[in-house]
Amino acid sequence: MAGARTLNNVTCPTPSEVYIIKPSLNKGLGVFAARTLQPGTPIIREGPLVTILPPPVADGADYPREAIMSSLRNAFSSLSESDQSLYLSLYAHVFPTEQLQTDEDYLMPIFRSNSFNTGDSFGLFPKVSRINHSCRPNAAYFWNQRLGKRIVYAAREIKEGEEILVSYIPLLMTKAERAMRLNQYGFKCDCDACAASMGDTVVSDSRRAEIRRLMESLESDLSAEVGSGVVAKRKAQRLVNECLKLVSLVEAEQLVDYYAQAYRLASSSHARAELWEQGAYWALKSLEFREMADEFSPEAYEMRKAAASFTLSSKANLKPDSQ
Ligand SMILES: C[S@@+](CC[C@H](N)C(=O)[O-])C[C@H]1O[C@@H](n2cnc3c(N)ncnc32)[C@H](O)[C@@H]1O
Repeated sequence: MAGARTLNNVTCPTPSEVYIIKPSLNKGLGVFAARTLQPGTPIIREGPLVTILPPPVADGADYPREAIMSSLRNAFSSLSESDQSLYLSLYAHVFPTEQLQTDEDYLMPIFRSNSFNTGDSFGLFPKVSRINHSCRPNAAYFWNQRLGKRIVYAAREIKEGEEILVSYIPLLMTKAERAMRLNQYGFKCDCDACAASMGDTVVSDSRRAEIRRLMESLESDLSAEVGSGVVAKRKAQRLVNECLKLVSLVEAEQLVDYYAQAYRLASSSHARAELWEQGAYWALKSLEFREMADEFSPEAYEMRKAAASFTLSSKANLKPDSQ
Protein backbone atom coordinates (compact mmCIF):
# COMPACT_ATOMS: atom_id res chain seq x y z
CA MET A 1 0.00 0.00 0.00
CA ALA A 2 2.92 2.32 0.71
CA GLY A 3 3.70 5.44 -1.29
CA ALA A 4 0.68 5.58 -3.60
CA ARG A 5 -0.67 8.86 -2.18
CA THR A 6 2.01 10.93 -3.95
CA LEU A 7 0.01 10.34 -7.17
CA ASN A 8 -2.50 12.92 -5.92
CA ASN A 9 -0.20 15.75 -6.96
CA VAL A 10 0.66 14.78 -10.52
CA THR A 11 -0.95 15.75 -13.81
CA CYS A 12 -2.82 12.75 -15.19
CA PRO A 13 -3.38 13.04 -18.93
CA THR A 14 -5.87 10.44 -20.10
CA PRO A 15 -6.01 8.80 -23.49
CA SER A 16 -9.49 10.23 -23.92
CA GLU A 17 -9.95 13.00 -26.46
CA VAL A 18 -12.90 14.36 -24.51
CA TYR A 19 -11.29 15.41 -21.25
CA ILE A 20 -7.99 15.75 -19.46
CA ILE A 21 -7.31 15.55 -15.72
CA LYS A 22 -4.91 18.23 -14.48
CA PRO A 23 -4.48 20.70 -11.61
CA SER A 24 -7.23 23.26 -11.13
CA LEU A 25 -6.42 26.52 -9.34
CA ASN A 26 -7.04 26.09 -5.56
CA LYS A 27 -9.01 22.88 -6.08
CA GLY A 28 -6.42 20.10 -6.40
CA LEU A 29 -6.99 18.15 -9.60
CA GLY A 30 -9.91 18.81 -11.94
CA VAL A 31 -11.32 17.61 -15.25
CA PHE A 32 -11.03 19.86 -18.31
CA ALA A 33 -12.53 19.72 -21.80
CA ALA A 34 -9.92 18.52 -24.31
CA ARG A 35 -12.06 19.97 -27.11
CA THR A 36 -15.25 22.01 -27.35
CA LEU A 37 -18.12 19.82 -26.21
CA GLN A 38 -21.68 20.30 -27.44
CA PRO A 39 -24.64 19.83 -25.04
CA GLY A 40 -25.39 16.15 -24.65
CA THR A 41 -21.83 14.96 -25.33
CA PRO A 42 -21.01 12.03 -23.04
CA ILE A 43 -17.86 12.88 -21.09
CA ILE A 44 -17.31 9.92 -18.76
CA ARG A 45 -19.07 6.57 -18.41
CA GLU A 46 -17.53 4.73 -15.51
CA GLY A 47 -18.30 1.63 -13.49
CA PRO A 48 -17.30 1.62 -9.80
CA LEU A 49 -13.82 0.55 -8.72
CA VAL A 50 -15.25 -0.51 -5.36
CA THR A 51 -18.79 -0.79 -4.00
CA ILE A 52 -19.95 -1.42 -0.47
CA LEU A 53 -23.42 -2.10 0.87
CA PRO A 54 -24.33 0.30 3.67
CA PRO A 55 -24.76 -1.61 6.95
CA PRO A 56 -28.21 -1.50 8.57
CA VAL A 57 -28.68 1.70 10.53
CA ALA A 58 -31.43 2.96 12.86
CA ASP A 59 -33.42 6.01 11.70
CA GLY A 60 -31.41 9.21 12.24
CA ALA A 61 -28.35 7.34 13.61
CA ASP A 62 -24.85 7.60 12.09
CA TYR A 63 -23.49 4.70 10.01
CA PRO A 64 -21.53 2.29 12.25
CA ARG A 65 -17.91 3.17 11.42
CA GLU A 66 -16.45 -0.25 12.20
CA ALA A 67 -18.89 -2.07 9.89
CA ILE A 68 -18.04 0.29 7.03
CA MET A 69 -14.32 0.00 7.70
CA SER A 70 -14.60 -3.77 7.58
CA SER A 71 -16.41 -3.65 4.21
CA LEU A 72 -13.81 -1.22 2.88
CA ARG A 73 -10.90 -3.38 4.05
CA ASN A 74 -12.43 -6.43 2.33
CA ALA A 75 -13.18 -4.56 -0.89
CA PHE A 76 -9.73 -2.96 -0.94
CA SER A 77 -7.87 -6.21 -0.36
CA SER A 78 -9.61 -7.82 -3.32
CA LEU A 79 -8.29 -5.09 -5.69
CA SER A 80 -5.22 -5.57 -7.87
CA GLU A 81 -2.08 -3.71 -6.81
CA SER A 82 -2.59 -1.04 -9.49
CA ASP A 83 -6.23 -0.53 -8.50
CA GLN A 84 -5.16 -0.22 -4.87
CA SER A 85 -2.73 2.52 -5.95
CA LEU A 86 -5.51 4.18 -7.92
CA TYR A 87 -7.79 4.11 -4.86
CA LEU A 88 -5.08 5.58 -2.64
CA SER A 89 -4.29 8.32 -5.17
CA LEU A 90 -7.75 9.86 -4.76
CA TYR A 91 -8.38 13.03 -2.83
CA ALA A 92 -9.15 12.73 0.90
CA HIS A 93 -10.76 15.41 3.02
CA VAL A 94 -9.31 14.85 6.48
CA PHE A 95 -10.95 16.30 9.61
CA PRO A 96 -8.58 18.08 12.03
CA THR A 97 -9.46 15.48 14.68
CA GLU A 98 -8.35 12.57 12.45
CA GLN A 99 -4.85 11.17 12.90
CA LEU A 100 -3.89 9.33 9.72
CA GLN A 101 -0.64 7.46 9.51
CA THR A 102 -0.97 4.30 7.45
CA ASP A 103 -2.48 3.87 4.01
CA GLU A 104 -5.26 1.86 5.65
CA ASP A 105 -6.16 4.93 7.72
CA TYR A 106 -6.95 6.68 4.42
CA LEU A 107 -9.46 4.10 3.18
CA MET A 108 -12.38 5.75 4.97
CA PRO A 109 -11.56 9.45 4.30
CA ILE A 110 -10.99 8.70 0.61
CA PHE A 111 -14.25 6.78 0.33
CA ARG A 112 -16.14 9.48 2.25
CA SER A 113 -14.72 12.23 -0.01
CA ASN A 114 -15.39 10.53 -3.34
CA SER A 115 -18.17 7.95 -3.16
CA PHE A 116 -21.59 8.14 -4.80
CA ASN A 117 -24.86 6.39 -4.30
CA THR A 118 -25.31 3.50 -6.75
CA GLY A 119 -28.89 2.50 -6.00
CA ASP A 120 -28.56 0.10 -3.06
CA SER A 121 -24.87 0.60 -2.44
CA PHE A 122 -22.12 3.22 -2.49
CA GLY A 123 -19.36 3.20 -5.08
CA LEU A 124 -16.02 4.81 -5.79
CA PHE A 125 -15.49 6.16 -9.31
CA PRO A 126 -11.87 7.29 -9.76
CA LYS A 127 -12.42 9.38 -12.90
CA VAL A 128 -15.79 10.92 -12.05
CA SER A 129 -14.55 11.82 -8.59
CA ARG A 130 -11.90 14.13 -10.09
CA ILE A 131 -14.66 16.50 -11.21
CA ASN A 132 -14.93 19.61 -9.07
CA HIS A 133 -18.10 21.33 -7.93
CA SER A 134 -19.85 24.47 -9.17
CA CYS A 135 -23.11 26.01 -8.00
CA ARG A 136 -23.66 26.87 -11.69
CA PRO A 137 -22.40 23.66 -13.34
CA ASN A 138 -21.86 23.04 -17.05
CA ALA A 139 -22.20 19.25 -16.80
CA ALA A 140 -24.57 16.83 -15.12
CA TYR A 141 -24.15 13.30 -13.84
CA PHE A 142 -26.29 10.42 -12.70
CA TRP A 143 -26.19 6.73 -11.85
CA ASN A 144 -27.44 4.54 -14.71
CA GLN A 145 -28.70 1.33 -13.11
CA ARG A 146 -29.20 -0.33 -16.49
CA LEU A 147 -25.55 0.13 -17.50
CA GLY A 148 -24.16 -0.14 -13.97
CA LYS A 149 -22.22 3.06 -14.68
CA ARG A 150 -22.05 6.64 -13.56
CA ILE A 151 -22.57 8.90 -16.57
CA VAL A 152 -21.32 12.45 -16.95
CA TYR A 153 -22.45 14.56 -19.91
CA ALA A 154 -22.12 18.15 -21.09
CA ALA A 155 -25.33 20.00 -20.19
CA ARG A 156 -24.36 23.09 -22.17
CA GLU A 157 -21.56 23.95 -24.58
CA ILE A 158 -18.20 23.56 -22.82
CA LYS A 159 -15.30 25.29 -24.57
CA GLU A 160 -11.95 23.58 -25.12
CA GLY A 161 -9.83 24.08 -21.98
CA GLU A 162 -12.84 24.98 -19.79
CA GLU A 163 -13.14 23.05 -16.53
CA ILE A 164 -15.94 20.49 -16.44
CA LEU A 165 -18.00 21.11 -13.31
CA VAL A 166 -20.95 19.33 -11.72
CA SER A 167 -22.95 20.10 -8.62
CA TYR A 168 -22.45 18.05 -5.44
CA ILE A 169 -25.57 19.49 -3.78
CA PRO A 170 -29.15 20.59 -4.60
CA LEU A 171 -28.85 24.12 -5.98
CA LEU A 172 -32.13 25.78 -5.02
CA MET A 173 -30.56 27.38 -1.97
CA THR A 174 -29.05 30.78 -1.20
CA LYS A 175 -25.28 31.28 -1.33
CA ALA A 176 -25.09 31.16 2.50
CA GLU A 177 -27.09 27.92 2.66
CA ARG A 178 -24.92 26.36 -0.07
CA ALA A 179 -21.76 27.43 1.79
CA MET A 180 -22.99 25.60 4.90
CA ARG A 181 -23.65 22.43 2.91
CA LEU A 182 -20.29 22.59 1.10
CA ASN A 183 -18.49 23.17 4.38
CA GLN A 184 -19.38 19.56 5.20
CA TYR A 185 -17.28 18.58 2.15
CA GLY A 186 -14.46 20.63 3.62
CA PHE A 187 -14.19 23.45 1.10
CA LYS A 188 -15.26 27.01 0.42
CA CYS A 189 -16.73 27.25 -3.06
CA ASP A 190 -15.32 29.91 -5.38
CA CYS A 191 -17.47 29.15 -8.43
CA ASP A 192 -18.96 31.92 -10.64
CA ALA A 193 -22.15 32.03 -8.56
CA CYS A 194 -20.35 32.14 -5.20
CA ALA A 195 -17.67 34.62 -6.30
CA ALA A 196 -20.24 37.07 -7.72
CA SER A 197 -20.59 40.65 -6.44
CA MET A 198 -22.99 41.39 -3.57
CA GLY A 199 -25.57 42.80 -5.99
CA ASP A 200 -25.43 39.75 -8.28
CA THR A 201 -25.64 37.45 -5.25
CA VAL A 202 -28.85 39.14 -4.07
CA VAL A 203 -30.34 38.64 -7.56
CA SER A 204 -29.18 35.01 -7.73
CA ASP A 205 -30.43 34.18 -4.21
CA SER A 206 -33.87 35.61 -4.90
CA ARG A 207 -34.11 33.83 -8.26
CA ARG A 208 -33.24 30.46 -6.67
CA ALA A 209 -35.77 31.00 -3.87
CA GLU A 210 -38.45 31.86 -6.43
CA ILE A 211 -37.55 28.84 -8.62
CA ARG A 212 -37.91 26.58 -5.59
CA ARG A 213 -41.25 28.12 -4.59
CA LEU A 214 -42.60 27.86 -8.14
CA MET A 215 -41.41 24.28 -8.64
CA GLU A 216 -43.05 23.12 -5.44
CA SER A 217 -46.36 24.87 -6.05
CA LEU A 218 -46.51 23.95 -9.76
CA GLU A 219 -45.75 20.26 -9.15
CA SER A 220 -48.69 20.19 -6.77
CA ASP A 221 -51.08 22.36 -8.85
CA LEU A 222 -50.37 20.47 -12.07
CA SER A 223 -51.00 17.09 -10.51
CA ALA A 224 -54.41 18.22 -9.21
CA GLU A 225 -57.52 17.31 -11.19
CA VAL A 226 -58.39 19.50 -14.18
CA GLY A 227 -61.68 21.29 -13.49
CA SER A 228 -64.04 22.79 -16.01
CA GLY A 229 -65.64 26.18 -16.61
CA VAL A 230 -64.35 29.71 -16.44
CA VAL A 231 -62.52 29.36 -13.11
CA ALA A 232 -60.59 26.29 -14.32
CA LYS A 233 -59.68 28.12 -17.57
CA ARG A 234 -58.41 31.11 -15.64
CA LYS A 235 -56.37 28.85 -13.37
CA ALA A 236 -54.91 27.01 -16.38
CA GLN A 237 -53.79 30.34 -17.87
CA ARG A 238 -52.24 31.38 -14.54
CA LEU A 239 -50.29 28.10 -14.42
CA VAL A 240 -49.03 28.68 -17.98
CA ASN A 241 -47.78 32.13 -16.98
CA GLU A 242 -46.10 30.78 -13.84
CA CYS A 243 -44.40 28.00 -15.81
CA LEU A 244 -43.07 30.49 -18.37
CA LYS A 245 -41.73 32.58 -15.51
CA LEU A 246 -40.12 29.45 -14.02
CA VAL A 247 -38.43 28.60 -17.33
CA SER A 248 -37.05 32.11 -17.72
CA LEU A 249 -35.68 32.12 -14.14
CA VAL A 250 -34.04 28.68 -14.48
CA GLU A 251 -32.47 29.71 -17.79
CA ALA A 252 -31.34 33.11 -16.45
CA GLU A 253 -29.71 31.36 -13.49
CA GLN A 254 -28.29 28.69 -15.89
CA LEU A 255 -29.29 25.85 -13.58
CA VAL A 256 -28.90 23.06 -16.12
CA ASP A 257 -29.82 20.40 -13.54
CA TYR A 258 -33.36 21.86 -13.45
CA TYR A 259 -34.01 22.49 -17.16
CA ALA A 260 -35.74 19.16 -17.84
CA GLN A 261 -38.12 19.60 -14.90
CA ALA A 262 -38.96 23.24 -15.78
CA TYR A 263 -39.66 22.32 -19.43
CA ARG A 264 -41.81 19.35 -18.35
CA LEU A 265 -43.90 21.62 -16.13
CA ALA A 266 -44.22 24.12 -19.01
CA SER A 267 -45.40 21.31 -21.28
CA SER A 268 -47.92 20.06 -18.80
CA SER A 269 -49.34 23.55 -18.07
CA HIS A 270 -49.80 24.31 -21.78
CA ALA A 271 -51.54 20.98 -22.32
CA ARG A 272 -53.87 21.75 -19.41
CA ALA A 273 -54.76 25.03 -21.12
CA GLU A 274 -55.28 23.04 -24.36
CA LEU A 275 -52.40 24.90 -26.00
CA TRP A 276 -51.29 21.66 -27.64
CA GLU A 277 -48.64 22.95 -30.01
CA GLN A 278 -46.79 24.73 -27.21
CA GLY A 279 -47.30 21.66 -24.97
CA ALA A 280 -45.52 19.53 -27.59
CA TYR A 281 -42.77 22.14 -28.00
CA TRP A 282 -41.93 22.13 -24.26
CA ALA A 283 -42.18 18.33 -24.05
CA LEU A 284 -39.57 18.09 -26.84
CA LYS A 285 -37.33 20.59 -25.00
CA SER A 286 -37.59 18.48 -21.84
CA LEU A 287 -36.96 15.31 -23.85
CA GLU A 288 -33.74 16.79 -25.22
CA PHE A 289 -32.35 16.98 -21.66
CA ARG A 290 -33.83 13.66 -20.55
CA GLU A 291 -32.18 11.97 -23.55
CA MET A 292 -28.83 13.52 -22.69
CA ALA A 293 -29.08 11.74 -19.35
CA ASP A 294 -30.58 8.47 -20.56
CA GLU A 295 -32.66 7.97 -23.68
CA PHE A 296 -34.25 4.82 -22.20
CA SER A 297 -35.24 6.36 -18.85
CA PRO A 298 -38.93 6.44 -17.79
CA GLU A 299 -38.66 10.27 -17.79
CA ALA A 300 -37.51 10.30 -21.45
CA TYR A 301 -40.29 7.87 -22.34
CA GLU A 302 -42.89 10.08 -20.61
CA MET A 303 -41.76 13.18 -22.56
CA ARG A 304 -41.67 11.30 -25.90
CA LYS A 305 -45.22 10.11 -25.26
CA ALA A 306 -46.41 13.60 -24.23
CA ALA A 307 -44.84 15.24 -27.30
CA ALA A 308 -46.50 12.71 -29.64
CA SER A 309 -49.89 12.97 -27.96
CA PHE A 310 -49.91 16.82 -27.83
CA THR A 311 -48.84 16.97 -31.48
CA LEU A 312 -51.79 14.73 -32.41
CA SER A 313 -54.19 16.88 -30.37
CA SER A 314 -52.85 20.01 -32.02
CA LYS A 315 -53.45 18.50 -35.49
CA ALA A 316 -56.95 17.40 -34.52
CA ASN A 317 -57.75 20.96 -33.45
CA LEU A 318 -56.89 22.42 -36.85
CA LYS A 319 -60.02 23.33 -38.78
CA PRO A 320 -59.95 22.45 -42.51
CA ASP A 321 -59.91 26.15 -43.52
CA SER A 322 -56.96 26.88 -41.26
CA GLN A 323 -54.73 24.22 -42.84
C1 LIG B 1 -14.47 14.76 -5.19
S1 LIG B 1 -13.06 15.77 -4.97
C2 LIG B 1 -12.87 16.54 -6.54
C3 LIG B 1 -11.50 16.30 -7.13
C4 LIG B 1 -10.36 16.88 -6.33
N1 LIG B 1 -10.16 18.28 -6.66
C5 LIG B 1 -9.09 16.10 -6.54
O1 LIG B 1 -8.01 16.71 -6.53
O2 LIG B 1 -9.17 14.88 -6.69
C6 LIG B 1 -13.78 17.02 -3.98
C7 LIG B 1 -12.77 18.01 -3.44
O3 LIG B 1 -12.28 18.87 -4.47
C8 LIG B 1 -12.19 20.22 -3.99
N2 LIG B 1 -13.20 21.05 -4.66
C9 LIG B 1 -14.20 20.62 -5.46
N3 LIG B 1 -14.92 21.65 -5.93
C10 LIG B 1 -14.39 22.76 -5.39
C11 LIG B 1 -14.72 24.15 -5.48
N4 LIG B 1 -15.74 24.60 -6.22
N5 LIG B 1 -13.96 25.04 -4.79
C12 LIG B 1 -12.92 24.61 -4.04
N6 LIG B 1 -12.56 23.31 -3.91
C13 LIG B 1 -13.28 22.39 -4.58
C14 LIG B 1 -12.48 20.16 -2.50
O4 LIG B 1 -11.27 19.94 -1.83
C15 LIG B 1 -13.37 18.94 -2.40
O5 LIG B 1 -13.38 18.38 -1.10
